[in-house]
Amino acid sequence: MSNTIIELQHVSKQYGDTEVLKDINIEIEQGKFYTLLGPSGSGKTTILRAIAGFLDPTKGDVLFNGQRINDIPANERKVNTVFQDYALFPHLNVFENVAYGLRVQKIAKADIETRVDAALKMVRLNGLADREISELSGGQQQRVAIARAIVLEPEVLLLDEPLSALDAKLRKDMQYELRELQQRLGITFLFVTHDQEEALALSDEIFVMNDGEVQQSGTPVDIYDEPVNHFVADFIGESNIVAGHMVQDYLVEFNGKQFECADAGMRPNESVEVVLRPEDLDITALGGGKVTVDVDTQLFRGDYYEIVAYDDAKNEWLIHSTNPAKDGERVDLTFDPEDIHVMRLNESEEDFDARLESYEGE
Ligand SMILES: Nc1ncnc2c1ncn2[C@@H]1O[C@H](COP(=O)(O)OP(=O)(O)OP(=O)(O)O)[C@@H](O)[C@H]1O
Repeated sequence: MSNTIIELQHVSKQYGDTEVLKDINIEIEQGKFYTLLGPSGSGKTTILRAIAGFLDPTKGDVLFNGQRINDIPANERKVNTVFQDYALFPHLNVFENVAYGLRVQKIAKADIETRVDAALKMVRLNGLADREISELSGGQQQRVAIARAIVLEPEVLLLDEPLSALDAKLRKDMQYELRELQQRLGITFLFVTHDQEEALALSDEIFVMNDGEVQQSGTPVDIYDEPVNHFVADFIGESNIVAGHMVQDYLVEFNGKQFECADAGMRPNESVEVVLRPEDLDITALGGGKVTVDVDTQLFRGDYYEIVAYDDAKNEWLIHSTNPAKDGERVDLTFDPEDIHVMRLNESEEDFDARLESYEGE
């Protein structure tokens, strides 16, 4: 049986001449933590709004438990949104903010009390029910906003950059809390962020967005290890992206040399891009490695040295090395065949998945 709770089928949204969502097809399963990740203006909030019922797609369907909900008003959808600015009522105390939605639904007074208490306990705010909103810290306000949404027992919680107003330390604490809360509640979270580290840390599945399109969807590990294109490789984590061509299956040429790799299914001689993550590179004495570079700068980062170096073609290389180097020193880079990730130019996610399937497990 399918666990799909929300599905977007060929959803587009146009404002005037601008298409801000282009043929979005996503499936969201029950009980998982999903993230829409992408730069500002990529369409993340527009997707949330289409699911919440705050805007009509120009084309396409939004499905909830298999039923088309395009025409169902926002207040009848089984989703709730936690907004970036929390949108709390400043004149109501914590309890009344959380109780608000239940009062609108005309729930019995005794039930309201039980449910608000339970929601406040869930976000660890029991004891602060009588506080005014202005007397709360940013993190506490954030928790009130979450309590106000979960008290309505939505099947899906939409969270639009809910941590962006918090300082770095509190943001990290709240990341742990959010992840833990999602697991405890077992409801589906769809979280929006432009912070790739946050997305990698929190999510079961990520949709990487750019320019109104989903570039890639998958687990954080899939997206990090097997980026489908230049945008994803560049946006998620740090990457060295080098132009090259495929000699044959499992053999790629870049930097004037041929290297064994774990990729296949391209045309012989096809132009490709090669991704090497900084943490997969190390330095060794000249003659002992695979690519020769001149060290430009080096920073000690505690558990590794961050080195910037240039090869003879003046390509920049970022290396997280366990060994220190000297400025201006000429060294070799070492890496393993499985650390080379080869990308076709302009390959769709569908074609990429099909190609991977055709040779993986051979
Ligand atoms: N009501 C509107 N009228 C016209 N254009 C809009 C409207 N709402 C959004 N847009 C445009 O749609 C695009 C996508 O916006 P959206 O808010 O979904 O992006 P986002 O990825 O959530 O960005 P951010 O991280 O900055 O919130 C942007 O270019 C935005 O300017």
